[in-house]
Amino acid sequence: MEPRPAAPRPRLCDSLGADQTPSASTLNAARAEARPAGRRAPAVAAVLPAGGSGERMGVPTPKQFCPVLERPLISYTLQALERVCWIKDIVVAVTGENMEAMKGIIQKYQHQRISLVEAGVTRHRSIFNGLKALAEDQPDSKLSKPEVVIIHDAVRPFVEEDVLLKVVTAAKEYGAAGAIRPLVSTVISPSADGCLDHSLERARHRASEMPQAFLFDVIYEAYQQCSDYDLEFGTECLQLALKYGHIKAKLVEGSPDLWKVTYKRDLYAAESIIKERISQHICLIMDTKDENHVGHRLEEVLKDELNHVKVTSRLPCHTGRDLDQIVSEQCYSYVCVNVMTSDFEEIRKLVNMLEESNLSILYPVVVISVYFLDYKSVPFDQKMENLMQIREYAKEVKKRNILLCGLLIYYPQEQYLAVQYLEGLPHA
Ligand SMILES: Nc1ccn([C@@H]2O[C@H](COP(=O)(O)OP(=O)(O)OP(=O)(O)O)[C@@H](O)[C@H]2O)c(=O)n1
Ligand SMILES: O=C(CO)[C@H](O)[C@H](O)COP(=O)(O)O
Repeated sequence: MEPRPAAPRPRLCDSLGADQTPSASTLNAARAEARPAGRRAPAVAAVLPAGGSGERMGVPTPKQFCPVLERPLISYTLQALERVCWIKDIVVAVTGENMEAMKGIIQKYQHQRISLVEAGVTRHRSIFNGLKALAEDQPDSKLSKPEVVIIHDAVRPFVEEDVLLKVVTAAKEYGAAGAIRPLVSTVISPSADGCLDHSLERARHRASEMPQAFLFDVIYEAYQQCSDYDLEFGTECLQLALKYGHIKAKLVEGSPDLWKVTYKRDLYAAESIIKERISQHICLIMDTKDENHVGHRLEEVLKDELNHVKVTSRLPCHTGRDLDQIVSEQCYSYVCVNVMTSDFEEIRKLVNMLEESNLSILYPVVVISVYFLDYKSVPFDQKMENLMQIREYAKEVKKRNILLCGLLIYYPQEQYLAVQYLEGLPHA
């Protein structure tokens, strides 16, 4: 499958008046910039309703807790939000009976900046509870009232920073903003006798998705004023801002991945999107700079064969300075080419580094250690010893979700040189 093209980054040319480009894509960066007094990035928090029962999914576990690649769905959504460092607090509304399970998830996956509140019997009531926790009038609260609040369903795990920034920036300017998508099917209105009353012109309507963002006071006041009917049957926060705050929300085009996990098949779709995402980057760690070495052929082959995958080359841990960056970019596949040495100290260092980064808490990390050994220079016994050591070590690190595999290429260097030589000849 083709990699998804990154959407152009939005510019923060907003009511602040400043023309800042948050290309580092964080409002924090924007905050740090010197700007005239009064121009500042808004304090942002998020409310995640996660108190539904997922009836349409048709399984006993509420869909937000259903495992996707062995990890609860909600944990992916939390990760997507907490990666955005300018979101200060994330308030999650969960039912009393799932409160302990939720705390367990936060602890296990080391989620940060999360506060839990009790969910309500409808989505609107859950959101309202989340907003109340953020309002200033809460005694003993560690939370502070944000200027802008993002509302995002816990069951929409693929929300990107770009769209969050777009809705927040637009909310700052317009008071409310929400992501939309083109309609897939035409919306019709049936009459009481089950016949068609009228249909809507598809091209003139849009599907309302999440995330949405609001000036906190606008949406909080709307929730305070709205009727029990709204709280019971309403499904649209933007509508509350319109009805009670007279705010016409700005509509922002969202990506196709913003859809809401609703049916069982959506769990399978979510799983394949996650698999696709985590397998799109391979980091190759090469311990030789000799471009003629057979190890470098491996790099060429990987780049040719896996042309949809980003292949990055790095130096080993002891010399490389930028491996940290690769780890922080969330790369889950490593191929280490060992030419200079037959021991696996470098692998230990890499594995330690991966463990410290906590990457493997979220997804399995794959490390393939390839040893190119010239059969003349390394005795057979030593070769076997190496393999056994890797096997033992692989068993140990598997418990920490790191899948280590050793590949030994025992080759006669002269023959390889001969092959290279032949290949160098025209028409060989
Ligand atoms: N009382 C409720 C109902 C829903 N939600 C949350 O609102 C989001 C979107 O709602 P929806 O997809 O309708 O979830 P469910 O109500 O769980 O699903 P269903 O309608 O199939 O029962 C979900 O994250 C859901 O957990 C909530 O916080 N509190
Ligand atoms: O669609 C939406 C946008 O307005 C909301 O995300 C919400 O999911 C609607 O909830 P429900 O499925 O319970 O109607």
